Amino acid sequence: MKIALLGYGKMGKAIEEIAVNRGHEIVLRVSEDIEAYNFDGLEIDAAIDFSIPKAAYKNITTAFKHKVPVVCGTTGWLDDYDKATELCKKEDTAFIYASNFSLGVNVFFELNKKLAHMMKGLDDYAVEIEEIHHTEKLDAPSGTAISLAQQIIAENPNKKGWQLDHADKDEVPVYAKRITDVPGTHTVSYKSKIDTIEIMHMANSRQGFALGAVIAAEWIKDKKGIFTMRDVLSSLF
Ligand SMILES: NC(=O)C1=CN([C@@H]2O[C@H](COP(=O)(O)OP(=O)(O)OC[C@H]3O[C@@H](n4cnc5c(N)ncnc54)[C@H](O)[C@@H]3O)[C@@H](O)[C@H]2O)C=CC1
Ligand SMILES: O=C(O)C1=N[C@H](C(=O)O)C[C@H](O)C1
Repeated sequence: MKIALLGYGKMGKAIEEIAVNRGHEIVLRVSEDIEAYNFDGLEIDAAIDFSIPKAAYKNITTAFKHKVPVVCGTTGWLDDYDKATELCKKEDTAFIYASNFSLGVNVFFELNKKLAHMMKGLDDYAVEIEEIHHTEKLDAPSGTAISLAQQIIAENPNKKGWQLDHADKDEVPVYAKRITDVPGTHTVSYKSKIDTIEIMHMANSRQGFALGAVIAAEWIKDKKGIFTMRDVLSSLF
């Protein structure tokens, strides 16, 4: 496959290594200093965007206008998600956004939904989410923590939304910590006076995120439509 990397930082480089090891070719690398890139004259099977929140929408829509399917892992740009999916449909191409591409986190998401379903009537337990990431991260809370909160809210009619750092009784509090070099740790806790129930996912490196993104690109290559990582991993769930 011929892949364009939109964003060539920590994740772009991790993705390149895995993609090349799986026999793919990187035909374009876009970073901060190459804002005026275009796809003209390039044959591209899929674009993979791991850039920054303010660049993601432009990167994604540039690819769509060239009928190139996009895998997007950039977080913190989702106010423009609906506009992006509309353009994807109009251009008759394909899109996957995932707050987290790692297989482990996608298993963790399923556990989170199941646990939220079991806990929804147990009012003595207070739910909270904690995420820990490296100090260069631009957004807080993480996209993964937002996905976890949305999954809990979808299961529990007593929860109407989430808040960073504090929350009313009908909200899920999300705490974001920044510690040097942490690739990404997420914990969902249910605390009562009697005990605490906790599930946690800790990434040991960026390899899982990068491998998932390359697998998603291989999967989406000849498809049309809007997909999620659950579609890619449908044989598991
Ligand atoms: N969904 C997932 O599984 C994961 C998502 N992420 C997300 O991916 C994004 C990137 O993460 P990292 O690689 O760690 O960040 P990074 O800071 O190491 O890399 C960001 C890249 O974006 C480039 N960039 C900056 N302005 C740009 C512009 N205008 N156009 C194109 N590129 C531009 C930078 O030059 C750099 O190459 C973040 O939003 C992060 O939250 C990170 C890991 C996993
Ligand atoms: O910025 C990161 O590094 C990560 N971002 C994603 C997020 O915001 O959830 C995924 C992962 O935890 C690493």
